[in-house]
Amino acid sequence: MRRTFFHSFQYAWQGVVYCLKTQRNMRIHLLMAISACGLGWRLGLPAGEMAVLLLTIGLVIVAELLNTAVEKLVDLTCPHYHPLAKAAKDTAAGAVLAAAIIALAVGYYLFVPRLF
Ligand SMILES: Nc1ncnc2c1ncn2[C@@H]1O[C@H](COP(=O)(O)OP(=O)(O)OP(=O)(O)O)[C@@H](O)[C@H]1O
Repeated sequence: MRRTFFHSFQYAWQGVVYCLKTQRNMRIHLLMAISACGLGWRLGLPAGEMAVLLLTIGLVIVAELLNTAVEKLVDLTCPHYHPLAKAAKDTAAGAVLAAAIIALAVGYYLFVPRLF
């Protein structure tokens, strides 16, 4: 099937919407991302620090999207218990956890000195 750039974009967007609709954590990440951007804007963070904030938000959101993809693939290919299925899901979830911890650290360094 020949696909245009627009179709590829449309499918990718459907993936993001699917993740937002089905994953509570993704909605929480998005809410926190919007709040952090709003706070950064309100505090007048310089462009470089805003860029770091946006990169960190992107890291968490990309990790959550990939985690969801791994979860769905595992559910599709291995509906029964298997230690490798567990390892795949747990490792993908670990990627989200690692990204979230980094985001907390970045948030601490960017916001705490300005707020207190
Ligand atoms: N097929 C499987 N084989 C072995 N362990 C599994 C399997 N599916 C899930 N698990 C284990 O159960 C945990 C929870 O999985 P579950 O499918 O309930 O949620 P999830 O797909 O990881 O996340 P969510 O609830 O956000 O969809 C996984 O992290 C993994 O440790």
